Amino acid sequence: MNIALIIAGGRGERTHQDIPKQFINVFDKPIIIYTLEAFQKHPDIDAVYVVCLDGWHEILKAYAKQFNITKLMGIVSGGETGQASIRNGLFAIKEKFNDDIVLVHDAVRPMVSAEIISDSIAKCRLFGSGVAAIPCVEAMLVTEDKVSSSFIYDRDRLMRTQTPQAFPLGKLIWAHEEAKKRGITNSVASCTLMIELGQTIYFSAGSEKNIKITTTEDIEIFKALLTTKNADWLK
Ligand SMILES: C[C@](O)(CO)[C@H](O)COP(=O)(O)O
Repeated sequence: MNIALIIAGGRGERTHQDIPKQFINVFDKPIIIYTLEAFQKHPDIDAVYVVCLDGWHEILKAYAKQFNITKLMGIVSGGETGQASIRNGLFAIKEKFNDDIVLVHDAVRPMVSAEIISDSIAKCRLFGSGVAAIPCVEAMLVTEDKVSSSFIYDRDRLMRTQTPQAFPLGKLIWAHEEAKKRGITNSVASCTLMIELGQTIYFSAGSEKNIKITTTEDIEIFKALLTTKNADWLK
């Protein structure tokens, strides 16, 4: 079984809107629903769990019903950090599932494609993890103050990670138990937590189109990408 764990616990302060960014409507549909639809439509995804901001659970349930997200099996409360939110989701999944693959995915990456989901699962089955990632095409500079730099980082040694990030459920549970023992509380992603715990992770296909909506500018990019995608479908 392959289970999608969608992380929608953030408040999204960088979009400067009253509504959390995952619930902002784009062309009359909340961003999180675009994301859920990608996993709903994928034939290899068996169940979907969402870690959701408190106060938004009933709204999410209503949207899921309206947009026919029938694979949604659970809505779980978020934690103080992204890491704690993922942990909450994993422990809810563990109550029902066992030896399965979990794809941890940001609710605000609505352009995730079927190919990206498939490759994340395939790499996880082959290598024990499938972390969507793309190469770095810009010059990369290290800075201490975001104003100046005098240090170049070799971009050929960097990959930009995205989501989904797929791991066996048992391995993720182990990582979060181990993190608790070692006092690691705020690793920025599942892949960084694994690396902090001394594990090697494996990349799967990502895409420049698999954007993370962080700012209002990203919403404009998302709209443009959706318009192109819909135009392609009409051909
Ligand atoms: C998981 C992630 O999308 C990988 O690039 C990223 O780390 C999420 O960051 P956020 O600050 O929790 O949105």
